[in-house]
Amino acid sequence: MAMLFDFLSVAPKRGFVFKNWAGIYSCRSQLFFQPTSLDEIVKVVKAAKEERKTLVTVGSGHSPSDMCMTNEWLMNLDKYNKVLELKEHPQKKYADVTVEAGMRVYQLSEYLGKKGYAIQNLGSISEQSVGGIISTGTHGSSPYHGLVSSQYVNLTIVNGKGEVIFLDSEHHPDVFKAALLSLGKIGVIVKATIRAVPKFNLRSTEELIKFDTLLAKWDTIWTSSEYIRIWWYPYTRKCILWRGVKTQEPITEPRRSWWGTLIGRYFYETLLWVATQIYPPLTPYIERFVFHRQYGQVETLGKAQAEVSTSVDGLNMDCLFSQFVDEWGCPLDNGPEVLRSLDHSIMQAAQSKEFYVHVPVEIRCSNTTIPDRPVNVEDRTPTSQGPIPGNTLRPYLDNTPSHCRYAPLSDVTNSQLTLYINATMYRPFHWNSYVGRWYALFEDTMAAAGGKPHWAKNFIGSTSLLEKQSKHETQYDDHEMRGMAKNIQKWYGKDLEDWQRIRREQDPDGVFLANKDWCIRNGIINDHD
Ligand SMILES: Cc1cc2nc3c(=O)[nH]c(=O)nc-3n(C[C@H](O)[C@H](O)[C@H](O)COP(=O)(O)OP(=O)(O)OC[C@H]3O[C@@H](n4cnc5c(N)ncnc54)[C@H](O)[C@@H]3O)c2cc1C
Ligand SMILES: O=C1O[C@H](CO)C(O)=C1O
Repeated sequence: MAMLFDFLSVAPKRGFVFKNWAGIYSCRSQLFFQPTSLDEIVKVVKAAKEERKTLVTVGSGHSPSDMCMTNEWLMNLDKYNKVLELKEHPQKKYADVTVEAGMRVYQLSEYLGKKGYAIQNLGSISEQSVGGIISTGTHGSSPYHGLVSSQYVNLTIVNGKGEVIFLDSEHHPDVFKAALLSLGKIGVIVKATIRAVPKFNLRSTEELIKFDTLLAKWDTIWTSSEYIRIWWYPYTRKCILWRGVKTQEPITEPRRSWWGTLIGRYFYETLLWVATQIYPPLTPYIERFVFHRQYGQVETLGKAQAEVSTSVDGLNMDCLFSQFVDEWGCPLDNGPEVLRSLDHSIMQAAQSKEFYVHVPVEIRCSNTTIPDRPVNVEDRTPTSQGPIPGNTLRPYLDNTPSHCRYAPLSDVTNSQLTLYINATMYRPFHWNSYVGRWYALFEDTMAAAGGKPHWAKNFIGSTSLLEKQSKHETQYDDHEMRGMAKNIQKWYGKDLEDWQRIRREQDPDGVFLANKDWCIRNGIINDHD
C-alpha cells in the first residue's frame, strides 16, 4: 500500500470511522484520504478505478441521512480549502471568487468579509463544505433567492475516469446541471466559483404571531421581506415570524436567547430526554414552557424590536441538539391546506397519545424559477434586493416544483415559490426519539401536496415504493430509511434519465457508486448500474 499511495503528502488512514454530525450513522472505511492538491485528488480517483474500489467524498458530514456511509474508500477535502482567485466587477457590484471545494462555508464568509463581500443567501448553518452544500440542493429561505447552488458560476470536477473538467453554462452545460445537485455521484467537485455581493448587514425582527394569523396572511406574508422564515410551535398554536432585510446600519446587541444560555440549553435537552425516553405525553407541556421562556406570550406582529447583525449571524441559527430532519418542498400555494392538515393530525395524535412532534416545525420558502433576462447590476446598491445569479440552470435533481414560472422581483407572488417544511425531531443527548409515525404522516401529506423530499435528509419512504424488497417492514428500525424508488422515478422522469446518462458517461466504472443500497432504494440507479 505504501507504494500505491506514496504520491500523497498525508498518508491514508486504515479503518477510519466516520460519523455524521447528528451521530445517527457511522461507518468504518477501508481507507480514508485527505488530499492536499488537485494532482493528489486525481491520483486517488484513478487508484480507486484501478483497484475497483468505490469512493465517497464527504464534506463536513452534516447530511442527516446515511448518504455518505461506505465501507470502502472515503475522501475528505478539509485540507484542500484555499481561495484561488477573486475577480471583482469593475464597479464592485459583485465579485466571483474561486475556491477549493473543501473550504467550509464559514471560512468562505470570513474571507469574503475581509474583502468587503458576502454570500448572497445561506442555510441555517455555515459548517458545510462548498462541495457538500452544492451537492444536495441546500437552500435558505427567501422569496427571491433560489438553491444555494444557483450562486455558483462554475465548477471543476474530477470525473470517474480521473479527468479534470471545467463546467459552466457554456462548457458542458448538461454535466454542469447534473453536478449542481449530484449527491456526490457525478464526480468530485474540486473547485467552485461563487458570485458574492457587497457585504451587508441584516436588520431583522422576530415577531410572535398566532398560527391562525399566519394562515390568514398567507397570500402576502411570504413576499413581505427579502429573507423570511417561520418557526411553528403547534402545541402553542403560535409561530415565530423572522424577517430580515439588507442594511448598512451598524450592528446592535443580539436579542436574548433563553436556550442560548448554558442552563437553558441543558435544561431543555434534559426535559426532551425525559419526554422521549420516559413519558412522551410531557412533550406539549415542555414545548409551551420553552416557547414562553424563549419568546414570551404576547402577539407582537408589527411591534417587535429590530436587531442588526452580520448577514451570517442573521441567516444562520442555533439548531440546538442532534436531530433527525425530514424536509420536503412543495408549491407554496398549497401551504394553507398542508398546514391545516398537519395541524389537525398533530393535535389528534397528541390526544390519542399516538405520537408527539418536536419544535419548531420550520417553514421556509425559495424561489427557484429561472430568470428570463440577465439581472441589471448597474443600478444596484449594497442593499438592493434579490440575487445576482451565478448560473440560471435548473439542476436535473432539483426537488422544488418545476412548473413555477419566473416573475420580476416586484411581481413575485406565492405562485413563484417553493414551500419547504422541515420536521425536526431531536435526539436529546444522542438518544433516539420515535419518528416513524410522525414522518409517515408528514410524508403522505407532503406527497399529496405535490412535494418531494430534500435529498440530504431523513425521509423514510415505504417498502411499497421499492422495486425489490430486501427486508420485511417489521425488520426496519423506526427511523430507518426504506426509500422511495418508484416515486422518485415518477417525479423526476426524463430529468432523472438524463442525470443517469450523464452519470454513466462521467463515471463508466462506477467509482462513485458507493453506498449502492441508498442509490437503489431511492431509484437513482438501477440494479445493473
Ligand atoms: C444543523 C443542520 C442545519 C442544516 N441546515 C440546512 C438548511 O438550512 N438548508 C438545507 O437545505 N440544508 C440544511 N442542512 C443540510 C446540509 O446543508 C446538507 O446536508 C449539506 O449537503 C451538508 O454539507 P456537507 O459539507 O456536510 O456535506 P456532506 O453531508 O458531507 O455530503 C453531502 C453530499 O455531498 C457530497 N459531497 C461532499 N463534498 C463533495 C465534493 N467535493 N464533490 C462532490 N460531492 C461532494 C457527498 O458525497 C454527499 O453525497 C442542515 C444540516 C444540519 C445538520
Ligand atoms: O437540516 C436542518 O436542520 C436545521 C433545523 O434544525 C435546518 O434549518 C435544516 O435545514
